[in-house]
Amino acid sequence: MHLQDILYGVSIQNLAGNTGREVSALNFDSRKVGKGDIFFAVSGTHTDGHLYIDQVLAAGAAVIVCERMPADLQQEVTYIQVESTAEALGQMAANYYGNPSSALKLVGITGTNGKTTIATILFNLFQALGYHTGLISTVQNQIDEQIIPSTHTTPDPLVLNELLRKMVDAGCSYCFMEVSSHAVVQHRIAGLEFKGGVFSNITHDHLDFHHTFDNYIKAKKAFFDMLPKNAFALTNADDKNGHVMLQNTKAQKKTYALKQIADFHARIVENRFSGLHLEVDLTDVFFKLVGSFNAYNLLAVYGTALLLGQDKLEVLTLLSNLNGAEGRFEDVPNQAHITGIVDYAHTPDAVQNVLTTIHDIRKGNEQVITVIGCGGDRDKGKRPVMAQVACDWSDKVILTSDNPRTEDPLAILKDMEAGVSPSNLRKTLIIADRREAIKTACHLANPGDIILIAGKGHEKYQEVNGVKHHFDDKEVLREQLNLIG
Ligand SMILES: CC(=O)N[C@H]1[C@@H](OP(=O)(O)OP(=O)(O)OC[C@H]2O[C@@H](n3ccc(=O)[nH]c3=O)[C@H](O)[C@@H]2O)O[C@H](CO)[C@@H](O)[C@@H]1O[C@H](C)C(=O)N[C@@H](C)C(=O)N[C@H](CCC(=O)O)C(=O)O
Ligand SMILES: Nc1ncnc2c1ncn2[C@@H]1O[C@H](COP(=O)(O)OP(=O)(O)OP(=O)(O)O)[C@@H](O)[C@H]1O
Ligand SMILES: N[C@H](CCC[C@H](N)C(=O)O)C(=O)O
Ligand SMILES: [Mg+2]
Repeated sequence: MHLQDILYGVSIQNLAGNTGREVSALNFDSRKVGKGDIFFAVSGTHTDGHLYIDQVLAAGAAVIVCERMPADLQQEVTYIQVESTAEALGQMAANYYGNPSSALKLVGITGTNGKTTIATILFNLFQALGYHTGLISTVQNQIDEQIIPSTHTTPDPLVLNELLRKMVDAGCSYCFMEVSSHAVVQHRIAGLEFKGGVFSNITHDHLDFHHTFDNYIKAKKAFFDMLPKNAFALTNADDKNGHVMLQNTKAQKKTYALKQIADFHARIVENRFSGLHLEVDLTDVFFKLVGSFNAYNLLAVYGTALLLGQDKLEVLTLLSNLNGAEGRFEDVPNQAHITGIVDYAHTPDAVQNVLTTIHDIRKGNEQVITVIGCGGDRDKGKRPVMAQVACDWSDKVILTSDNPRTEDPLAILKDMEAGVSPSNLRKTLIIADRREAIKTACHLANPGDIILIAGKGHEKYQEVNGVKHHFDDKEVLREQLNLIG
């Protein structure tokens, strides 16, 4: 492909060399660069791509996109200086793949919790409405029935645009994708054309990366700031920061809410283990999803579908039959007459929502036993709070490991334990081995009790020191419950 064509729309600060040349591929990892490639020198959290320029030139790179020009320039190489390499990478990746986002109705969903749930239900809904549809999410990426494993919530610009290209080629007219705050800050979505943006909520998470809650809010808001005039920006008006998201957007502003007047409104009539009974814009509907937090997710889906021109009654009829995403408030059937729930709650707010939901809908005074851990190499500030919330809303709590990554599991557990008040220590056990923790929870439970396994949801692995070992909460819980049943 011609370099000129890939450069379309990129603001260049300084240029050396020929821009009329052919290039083979785009690359931001020196270890993968081949002959004739463009190399993007991206400054990251661990290292800086600029340090590898000599290495990629030796490997045959033809074009260097950088933020600082190297001291000695090679004659046969083209150097392009830009203000942000990461942003240029997004724009050039979109050009390279023929701007697939503009051939789709692409809707991005952002927020601390609920992105996967909203994106997955939208995907299932639009498939049920008869459209070829794409999904980009934490659990998996999908092009109609084809499942493509996902490594990130929002992939890097090359993977992302390649996926969108495949969706267009497969005849998709819609794509629903999660937009993480990391992706906004790292410009993974630069160069994409969105038809809509949806905000779920913002609570404590990722402060290891954003440092302050204010920065975290700004990262989410930056997504709405980039939406064009012909797009819609749909926000949760009940969230304290819901309106902030729309402050500077050029897009058409829309709201959804349970507690106040909004463009899309619902009222919870009943919240049961079997599902939610809602009154949505004055129409009564039963849904399979459980918990008031899911009323927000359903309302976000409903609003999005209507803003995309779908018929209200058809949408509500189809929605009432759909399930949520894998590993989100998922019931694990068993022979022990114990209610086993696996949920991806990995923030204080999510843990509180799931446990208060269980609390509200349990029949009598069954015990609630929670097994919970926190991920390593991630926000340490949320650890004591997650433990505290788990204790406040459970009869027994077992603190255990999540994905320790490169951290010592016992050090993570110490951070969690610091949040347990002296009066709650009596009901708390610490068992670092997750399988043993789940087994113990099953032994502590009596028929009728409720066990919640929080934090890993759909994940099929436990990551320890860079190695992913097979681990599936649902599988272990089912196996242990059936052993005692
Ligand atoms: C913290 C973070 O977001 N890191 C992402 C980032 O990597 P990084 O900044 O650490 O990169 P780095 O190692 O410092 O390297 C800088 C640059 O030098 C290059 N390099 C590096 C070494 C070398 O020998 N040669 C070379 O060229 C790298 O390719 C990179 O371009 O850019 C990489 C390429 O896009 C991502 O894979 C990587 O995701 C890591 C694996 C990750 O775990 N990210 C998580 C935190 C994440 O992104 N999560 C979000 C949100 C989840 C949620 O919603 O809760 C997600 O969207 O998944
Ligand atoms: N609207 C919501 N408000 C608050 N909590 C929610 C909401 N929806 C889901 N949750 C809780 O958050 C957990 C994660 O939900 P989900 O996977 O949909 O969020 P996400 O934003 O995609 O998360 P991630 O950032 O990891 O991709 C759920 O398992 C549930 O406990
Ligand atoms: N997308 C989330 C996943 C957290 C899942 C939890 N199991 C953990 O490992 O901390 C994150 O990157 O923070
Ligand atoms: Mg997600």
